Amino acid sequence: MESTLKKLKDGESVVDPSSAVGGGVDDVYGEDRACEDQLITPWTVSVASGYTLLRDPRHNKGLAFTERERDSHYLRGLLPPAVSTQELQEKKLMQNIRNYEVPLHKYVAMMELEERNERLFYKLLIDNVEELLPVVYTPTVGEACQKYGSIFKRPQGLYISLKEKGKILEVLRNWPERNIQVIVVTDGERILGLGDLGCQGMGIPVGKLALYTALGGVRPSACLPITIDVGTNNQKLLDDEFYIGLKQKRATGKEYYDLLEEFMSAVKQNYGEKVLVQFEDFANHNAFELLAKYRTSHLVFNDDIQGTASVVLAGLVASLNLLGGSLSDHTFLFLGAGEAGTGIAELIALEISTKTHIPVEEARKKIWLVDSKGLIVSSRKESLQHFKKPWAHENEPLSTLLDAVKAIKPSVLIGTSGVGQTFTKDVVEAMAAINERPLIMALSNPTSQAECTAEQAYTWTEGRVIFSSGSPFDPYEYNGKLFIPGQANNAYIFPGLGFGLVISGAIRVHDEMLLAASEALANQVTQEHYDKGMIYPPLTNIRKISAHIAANVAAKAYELGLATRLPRPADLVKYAESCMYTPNYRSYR
Ligand SMILES: O=C([O-])CC(=O)C(=O)O
Ligand SMILES: [Mg+2]
Repeated sequence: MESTLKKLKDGESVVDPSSAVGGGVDDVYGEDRACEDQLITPWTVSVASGYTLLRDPRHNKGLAFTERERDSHYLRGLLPPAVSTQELQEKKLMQNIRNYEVPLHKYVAMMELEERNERLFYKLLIDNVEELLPVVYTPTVGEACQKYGSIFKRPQGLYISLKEKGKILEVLRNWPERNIQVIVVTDGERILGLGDLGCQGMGIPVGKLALYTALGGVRPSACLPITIDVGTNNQKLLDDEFYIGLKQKRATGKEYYDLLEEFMSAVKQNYGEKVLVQFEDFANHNAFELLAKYRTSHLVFNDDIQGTASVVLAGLVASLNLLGGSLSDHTFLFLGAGEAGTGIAELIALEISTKTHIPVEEARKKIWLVDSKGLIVSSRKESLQHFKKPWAHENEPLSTLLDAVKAIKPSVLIGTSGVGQTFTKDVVEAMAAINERPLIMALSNPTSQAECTAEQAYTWTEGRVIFSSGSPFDPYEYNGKLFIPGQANNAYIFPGLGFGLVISGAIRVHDEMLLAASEALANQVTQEHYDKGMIYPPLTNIRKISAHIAANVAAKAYELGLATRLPRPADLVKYAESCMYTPNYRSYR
């Protein structure tokens, strides 16, 4: 239990042992046990009725309020006479959404629904996941972030800018929900493969958390999207009169790290040890450092490094059912040596090392990376950023991806560079010449940044490729056969991973939990899927998949002694399922 914190004159907080009156994680707002000089937020709870009830997205049911509810909650006359079911509302809304031709219009319609009727929003998303994921998530969310300034109506989530320096704890206390379980935070510097979108990156934490609820079952009220605004280096945004963020170049160095330190401390102080912080779409130069800095003291993971690694590893493990052999029989080549590239590479090496008992340094030798300067080789070691150094193996320098494919002869080619159309016809044909069944993953998002399209991959390999991409592609028919591309997107992993951490009360994320998540996902691919050439299960069953991932992650947390929810439930899959949020309307007294 933490002792009560006392404010000093200079605004700094220190633990004051003399006022140790309890409080701690269960009384983070300190209303009950605060010492007198501690600041509190005077939240009140009241029963919504009438007009206020209709305007409250968490409780509004629109036409689905029953006659009895309309009487007892002062709704008579405020609604037209028809009484609808949630199913009928869902049918109507899906019709409306399908009528929009422009994806961004569908996105806006979905966001408006979330603001109006939260349960209906989640019901729609859960029941139509394959159709609506590309709307609220990749690729449309990318366009939404680019145009956030003009589609912005009401703020979602919390904005913490340099202006809030020294006051972050107070800002967190302005958020109306107290029991937060998951925070997704970005600083907007590397939004998908679209680059620096500054404060407009908020679409990403909002979208990721919608998936935490719809795909993972975390209650919406326990989710908090946060954007940290330290400026932007995107000149177009700085010149845009409608830009919603700070109009200044990005703060860096000490100023940046001090703000993040204040943020991370305030989060732990306000929500306790068990709040999960997911770092999302930070630029490479900060992502690795923030993860290294906070992984030993906070419950954090970086989705782009670790979530992406876990989903790709699952696909690779599943693909062995189609290709035969083991992971260590393969040679891997990456285009892109940033967060995703090196994160995936490291997890593959860890898995090979775990399975074969060879040292991880040895396992790394099966894995090669190409960055913007060519193949990463030992002669370049001096000038490489630290996260690339482990991948500098002995070979002559090669400047193009095509030369690297011809020299390294990989069986698996993975694109994580954020640059579209870089798996050219020559590259893909070279993969097809080396391998009977080449495995190609074009992971960069959104669709415009994909290294190649599904159609290109299937036609250039004459249908022999096992193909996955980060953003969705439709099934493609080639020579009379239907090919179903997999979506190797971290969306398969983070909702279940996060849920597993939450339900076990985990206090740290360990790499073995990522392996556990991968394993659970790979186990969900059935023979029926393999027969169709798939290495990921369909997203339609994602809640069941998430429950299995959560259970495996939680089991690992208990095994490692990192779980605090005791005693350990006997059947973790059943337990995970029983904890999941469901969006069906509740009846009101
Ligand atoms: O958001 C997505 O679709 C996957 C992801 O983390 C990224 O591309 O940064
Ligand atoms: Mg990301």
